[in-house]
Amino acid sequence: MTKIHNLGFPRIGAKRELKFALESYWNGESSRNELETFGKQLRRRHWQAQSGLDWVPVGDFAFYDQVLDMSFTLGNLPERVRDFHGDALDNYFRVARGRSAQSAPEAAACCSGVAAGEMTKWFDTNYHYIVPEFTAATEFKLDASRLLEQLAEAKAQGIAAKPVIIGPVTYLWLGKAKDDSYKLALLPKLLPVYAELLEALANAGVEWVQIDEPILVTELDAVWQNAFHTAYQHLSDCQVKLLLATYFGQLAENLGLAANLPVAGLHVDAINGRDDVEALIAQWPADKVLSLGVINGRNIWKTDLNAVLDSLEPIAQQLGERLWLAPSCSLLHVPVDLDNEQKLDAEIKSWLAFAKQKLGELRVLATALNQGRDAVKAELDANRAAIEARRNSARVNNPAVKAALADITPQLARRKSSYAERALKQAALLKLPKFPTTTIGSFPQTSEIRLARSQFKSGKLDEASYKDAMRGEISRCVREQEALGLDVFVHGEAERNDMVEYFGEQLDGYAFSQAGWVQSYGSRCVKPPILFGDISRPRPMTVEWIGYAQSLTDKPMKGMLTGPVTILNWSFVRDDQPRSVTCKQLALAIRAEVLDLEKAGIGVIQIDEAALREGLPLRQSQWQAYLDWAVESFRITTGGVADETQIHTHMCYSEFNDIIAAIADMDADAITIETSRSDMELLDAFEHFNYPNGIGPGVYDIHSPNIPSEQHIVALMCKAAERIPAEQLWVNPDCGLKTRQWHEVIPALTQMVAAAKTLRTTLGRSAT
Ligand SMILES: Nc1nc2c(c(=O)[nH]1)N[C@@H](CNc1ccc(C(=O)N[C@@H](CCC(=O)N[C@@H](CCC(=O)N[C@@H](CCC(=O)O)C(=O)O)C(=O)O)C(=O)O)cc1)CN2
Ligand code: MET
Ligand SMILES: [Zn+2]
Repeated sequence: MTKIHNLGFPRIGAKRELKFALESYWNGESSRNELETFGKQLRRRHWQAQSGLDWVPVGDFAFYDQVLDMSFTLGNLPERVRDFHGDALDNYFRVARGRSAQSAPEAAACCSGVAAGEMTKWFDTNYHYIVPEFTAATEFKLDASRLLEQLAEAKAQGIAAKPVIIGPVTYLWLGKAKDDSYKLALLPKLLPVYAELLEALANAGVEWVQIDEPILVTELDAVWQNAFHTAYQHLSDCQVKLLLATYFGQLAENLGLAANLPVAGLHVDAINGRDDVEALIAQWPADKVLSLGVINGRNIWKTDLNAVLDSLEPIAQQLGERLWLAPSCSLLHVPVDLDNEQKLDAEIKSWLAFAKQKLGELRVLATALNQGRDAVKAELDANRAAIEARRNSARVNNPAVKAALADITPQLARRKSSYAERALKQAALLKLPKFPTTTIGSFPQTSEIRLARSQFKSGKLDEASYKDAMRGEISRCVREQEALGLDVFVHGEAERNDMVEYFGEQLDGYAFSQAGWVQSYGSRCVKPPILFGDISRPRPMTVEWIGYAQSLTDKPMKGMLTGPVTILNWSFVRDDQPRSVTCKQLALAIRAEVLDLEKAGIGVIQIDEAALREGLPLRQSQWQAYLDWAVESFRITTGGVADETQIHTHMCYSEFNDIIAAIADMDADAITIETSRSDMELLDAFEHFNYPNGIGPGVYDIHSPNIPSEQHIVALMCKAAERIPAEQLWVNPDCGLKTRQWHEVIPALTQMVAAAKTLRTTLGRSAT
């Protein structure tokens, strides 16, 4: 009998219930008790949605982040929050979100101002986790209470619980040594706590524990490989069975290592690691479970069940009881329930599966394998029909787009002149001061803006009134920038729900959901649009808004677009052609928009590529191929403009050292980056590379409500000027301001503009 299980279920709730519960608790509108009770209800609901599986994950629920949960389980709290006197959950949120001294007057002095834990991307996904912090002196101490309570809840509900934890080697790999010590040296201290945790789970009656070690799909040097031997040898005599789970990629050279560790079972990603499966089966030990992740946990397409069964049937014959099936990874990365979509085009909807539907597919596969395909004939026939309909649909294929793609020449991706020549012409036209100031695009997305949009979408507000409201926001934004004295303006992005979804909604080849929410971090969610077909731009997407904004001011208004690589990486994309092809189709659409903006008199155009780095393959050996087509796609968007048109790009969350050549190759006239939290260290890469074009190193952290001081900004810019010639420097925040409030933005930008003026009188004269 083939068994089925799940690695993790989306916890935010089908209608973002957890988001609203959290925010109401944080705002003081509900009690801790209410929040805890709500968490219980949500877990119950999610376990019920997984009924019929042989094993259901427990411990995948987190109020903020599963990595932060693990840090608490291991007693690894940052030093700065250890003296907290209040409730553990409040301390957990303090690490997650930080707390400014001003915002916590009620707390004793020792419990007030605390910096938030650093957040970073979870592998190649759009999910962000809280980075564990280590020092050489870090000690671990088990707190299994969260897991044991959730296990007891599951048990009381008759759930076949399989606790999920992050494995010790991946846990160390995900963290950061704050004192630059060697974090792997902590392994001997960490392992006894893991052993104790497994013992506690065994005592609670647990049979299987899923222990996640996704770093096995990355390139590991000998010491990290060795850490796996040490760790799993140490844990090999525990009383529970360990299912070592890997996902997001191929084991490749780590296959032998993963297959031979002393654990009771191994889960592999049979979608992204498809090429491992044959080799694994060939050498599979007689006493081990092999779990194949055959349902894609990263996208929203229906699985071709008949094709999967063709390949699984012989494997099931061979492995018998030892074969388990699951989604490729946790379903955290897909929306909860397709049944909630009322407006999705029926044809496209018939091609899709969200989390609940994916588990339904798993049940069909198990029945087909265990009882024969006839037992689920109707389901398999319907699935075949849907797969074929999608494959043959005229809506997927657009010959004109294919022809335009075939016509791409290297010329298309090349500006007419070199940066040096362009810079002279742009300077003559724009007449900007030294250290020009600008912002990254968005201004506060107020609840009035969101409410207006929500009413427009539900038909309560007509289009004309909605547009009026947005124009009102844009003109407010222009007025504020005039008053602040910024140099290059933005329109503020009021009309955009999200920088990617907004473009998806306007491009042909895209569908979008009403409630397809996916957690990005904490209570923040995104609704990735669904790219199902060849991409084209039926009409200009931003020209009216940007043109309106420009009409209100004599200052240059920066046109604001999202780049093709970022649109690709933050959408659910088709799986029937290479990503590079889809990306170039997006590039042609954005190129047309760039040219329309230029024609409308917009002289500065920013094309955001915030997700360029995130799209890097997990294995470095595949980086160059990705960077080649990603950079070319960006250059296609800009290659058609006149020398006088100034192209900006923006990237946040990026480490640049190892991709600086590709960044330079993008050849934007100016790039704005996030640097304030790293104290300008991220500029090292640009300095060593002698990066020739304009750079705006972010001068303050927009994730924090704190207001930066003029002196602090001047000091940061002086640091920047030690690395980069002053005439190349711009002054701007780290990222867009959409998550901030106006009362935070105005004082912060006031300080920034004052700092730029000071810099002009001090550094400005000596610099040239
Ligand atoms: N796609 C994408 N990925 C990204 C980022 C990004 O900006 N976009 N940034 C980074 C992550 N940072 C993020 C920062 C903020 C939010 C964010 O604020 N998300 C919003 C949702 C944004 C959105 O789509 N809003 C819609 C829907 C608004 C809404 O909730 N409306 C209410 C009613 C209005 C109200 O009362 O507020 C409803 O429909 O019920 C809109 O503006 O139209 C949220 O979680 O709250 C998400 C990610 C990395 N990945
Ligand atoms: N232009 C966008 C903004 O300002 C860029 C955001 S990058 C995540 O919000
Ligand atoms: Zn950004």
